[in-house]
Parts: sequence; C-alpha cells; structure tokens
Amino acid sequence: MPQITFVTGNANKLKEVLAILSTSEEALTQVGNFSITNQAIDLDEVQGTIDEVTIHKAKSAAEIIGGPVLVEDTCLGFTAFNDLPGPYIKWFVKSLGLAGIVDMLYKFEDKGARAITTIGYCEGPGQEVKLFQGITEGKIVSSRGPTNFGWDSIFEPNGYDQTYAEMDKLVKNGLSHRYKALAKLKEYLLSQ
Ligand SMILES: O=c1nc[nH]c2c1ncn2[C@H]1C[C@H](O)[C@@H](COP(=O)(O)OP(=O)(O)OP(=O)(O)O)O1
Ligand SMILES: [Mg+2]
Repeated sequence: MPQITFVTGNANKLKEVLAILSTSEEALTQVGNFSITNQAIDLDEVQGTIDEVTIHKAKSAAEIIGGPVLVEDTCLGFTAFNDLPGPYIKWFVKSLGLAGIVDMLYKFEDKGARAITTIGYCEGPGQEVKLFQGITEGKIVSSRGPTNFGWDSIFEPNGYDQTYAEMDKLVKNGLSHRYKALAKLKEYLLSQ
C-alpha cells in the first residue's frame, strides 16, 4: 500500500487531521489505497500567497522525506485588512497574543474573518504539488474557551454562537476550514 507522510510541526493540527480522516486518533490512518503516517518536522515557510507558501512547504517536505508527502498551511485573514495577516497569522499570535489581535480590529466595525486551510500533496522530490483548499467564514471575537490551539478561541464561525475553542471537537471538525480541505483531498485520493 502506498504510504504518504503528513509533515507538520503542530501536534494539534495532526490530531484534527487524523480525527477528520479516520474518526479515531490513531497515529496511522488509511484513505482508499493510501496509508498516512506522520513526521513532526518544522518546515521553512517563505513569504508569498497562500498557494506559494503551501507549494514551497510541500516541495521541501518531499525533498526531506524522499517520497509522497502531505503538508498544510492554515491562514486567518481579516476582511477589514484585505485578508491579512493570512499566512503570517502565526507570527501575529506569537508576538501580540490573542488580546492584541482582537485589539487590532478595535476601530473597525467589520470583524469578518476567513479561516483557510490549503493542503499540498507532492508525490516526491521534483514533482508538481496538488492543492486542496477549504474556507470557513466567521468573525473575530474576544477570547472565549480554551486557548491551547492557536486562534481557536477568538474565531466564531458564521451561523454559530460558539468559538471554535468552545465547540465540541466533533462540531469543529465537521465544519472547519481543515475539514473542508480534507474532504477535497479525500475525494482525490479515493479516485486514485
Ligand atoms: O484550526 C485552527 N485553529 C486555530 N489555530 C490554528 C488552526 N490551525 C492552525 N492554527 C494556527 C497555528 C499557527 O499559529 C497558525 C498556522 O500556521 P501554520 O504554518 O499553518 O501552522 P504551524 O506552523 O503551527 O504548523 P506546520 O508545521 O504544519 O506549518 O494558525
Ligand atoms: Mg508553519
């Protein structure tokens, strides 16, 4: 059975990906003819568009692993900021904290935000990268719920009165940006 390595340095991401793909949290899962395992490597991230960042991550991962890989890059962008910080949200969370990010939007009436996961699949070194993207729209609110996963506690998806952090994991994993991107990946892998 062909093996694909999902490369990420983020344990929470891995947990969600495995839960969404397999409905169990085992360290190994199977989609169609493929078995998916994991390696925790922090890949270099370039500046650029969402697609460029993901393509670069996938290509570097394929070089390091020497075989088929999956990577994902997750963005959070604000409507009032023309979709920035986008791929740079990680550095904003690190430097400003969640309260700092909420404050950035203080003078804007529009608190709209989009969470975007872009998955990159690369079959090996030098191969093209296929992209699968999922988007969930919502708004930025003052932090509510556990703060152990990124910006989960300040993002409230449209149509819900809970933040991602307050939701039952099954609920988040049934509507999230990551879920939508993985649904597209799954469809592709099942067709192979
Ligand atoms: O569902 C999510 N809910 C809340 N926060 C999230 C989510 N998914 C990613 N995040 C955070 C982690 C990081 O601060 C940034 C994405 O950056 P991103 O480069 O994609 O993730 P990362 O560097 O942690 O792991 P990786 O090794 O896969 O690149 O947003
Ligand atoms: Mg990263």
